[in-house]
Amino acid sequence: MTVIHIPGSKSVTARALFLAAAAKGTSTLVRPLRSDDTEGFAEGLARLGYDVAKEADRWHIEGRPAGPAVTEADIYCRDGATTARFLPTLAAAAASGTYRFDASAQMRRRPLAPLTEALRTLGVELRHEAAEGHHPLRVTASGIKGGELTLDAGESSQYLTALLMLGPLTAEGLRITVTDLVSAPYIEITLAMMRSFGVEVTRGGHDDNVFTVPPGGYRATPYAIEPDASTASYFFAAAALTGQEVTVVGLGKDALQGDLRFVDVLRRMGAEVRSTPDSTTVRSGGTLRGITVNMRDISDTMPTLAALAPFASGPVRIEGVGNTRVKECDRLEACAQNLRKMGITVETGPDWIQIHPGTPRPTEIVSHGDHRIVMSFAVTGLRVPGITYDDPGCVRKTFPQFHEAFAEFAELTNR
Ligand SMILES: O=C(O)C1=C[C@@H](OP(=O)(O)O)[C@@H](O)[C@H](O)C1
Ligand SMILES: C=C(OP(=O)(O)O)C(=O)O
Repeated sequence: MTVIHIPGSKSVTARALFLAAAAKGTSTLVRPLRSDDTEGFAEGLARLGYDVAKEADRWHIEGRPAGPAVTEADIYCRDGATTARFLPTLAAAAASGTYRFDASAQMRRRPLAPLTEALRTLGVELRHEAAEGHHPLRVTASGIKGGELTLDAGESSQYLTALLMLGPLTAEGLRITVTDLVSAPYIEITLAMMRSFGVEVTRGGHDDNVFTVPPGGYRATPYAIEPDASTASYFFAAAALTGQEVTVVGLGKDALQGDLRFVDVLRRMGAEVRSTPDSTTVRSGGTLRGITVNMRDISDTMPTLAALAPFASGPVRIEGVGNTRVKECDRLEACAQNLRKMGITVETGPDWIQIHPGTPRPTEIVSHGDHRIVMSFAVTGLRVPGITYDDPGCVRKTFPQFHEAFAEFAELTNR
């Protein structure tokens, strides 16, 4: 049995940074993720004049309920969509100021329009400097009164998370009616974390799709960041593929992240899964069944399953994952391209991929600068020696030490 310690959750760290920055008092984040996305978020906060003091496994953030300490700033959001969507929203709540946001070429391609349209509806002066609905943008803030919004979050739940977290920073609060929602479990993370920082959102409507966010701001709190469940998927998949037993500590029945449900997919394929409140164990004899599975709620783990799929005894069909086409790359096509390069038969549709059993041959993975493409095919690499990557370093987005950690893990499980 191998016990694995996974670095902190990107999603939880990003939210904790936002909430701590907006709260009254000083918050300490325990074991935040240290990666390009979260360092970029913290750097953006510092540029807005927030005080972020970093120790090895603790970040202390002095909250500023009145908003940024500066009235002008230029912020580079790197590749991180949480940074690129959450930080302009935080800045928009300032009493006054003009803030310019830009991002990498990859992030500039990713959409933002439903969020920026919602901010405009709330009275924020927001200009897209190049393409409408994309970075770079200029936000001129003058305080937000609040009120009613209708939001389509069918492309990204991050639009809704940003607006929910904005709610308590408005004068009168927000009432958001959501017409469509992808990646729904991320909203549960947002609501639970807002609660930890002192804000209770009420949810109603025929489909639980109306969110009422009270005004009044956040309260600082010490906050322990749980390990990243999307990152854990590579280790769980590795156990399922190689017939090992792997336990991830710090992620169990009490975890906030929906991506932990990836183990249910492995269970359906034949792996054995055990959970305690604080750990999850996957064990497998190494044989896996084909399945049809809808991954709309947990699509960051779609590439993990795609990389595992050729080894199943029947086809693996993954549905409900159209929004993976607007992530770091078009993940449906990137998975199909790399699997085909390995000699595997793959079909794709607008929001699905079907992968047939086969014997992958080694190839150079075309990563498209996407951390998850590299980390996923590292799982395939456990059974296919000779796989290489055109851009192995892109794992820095969420797990800079991935290659060392995965190699060490592979060595341990080989003993
Ligand atoms: O809110 C978050 O922290 C995230 C939400 C998801 O995005 P979408 O809602 O765009 O699918 C997920 O893919 C991303 O990695 C992190
Ligand atoms: C989609 C991802 O990231 P983000 O949207 O936060 O950039 C991811 O980490 O897989």
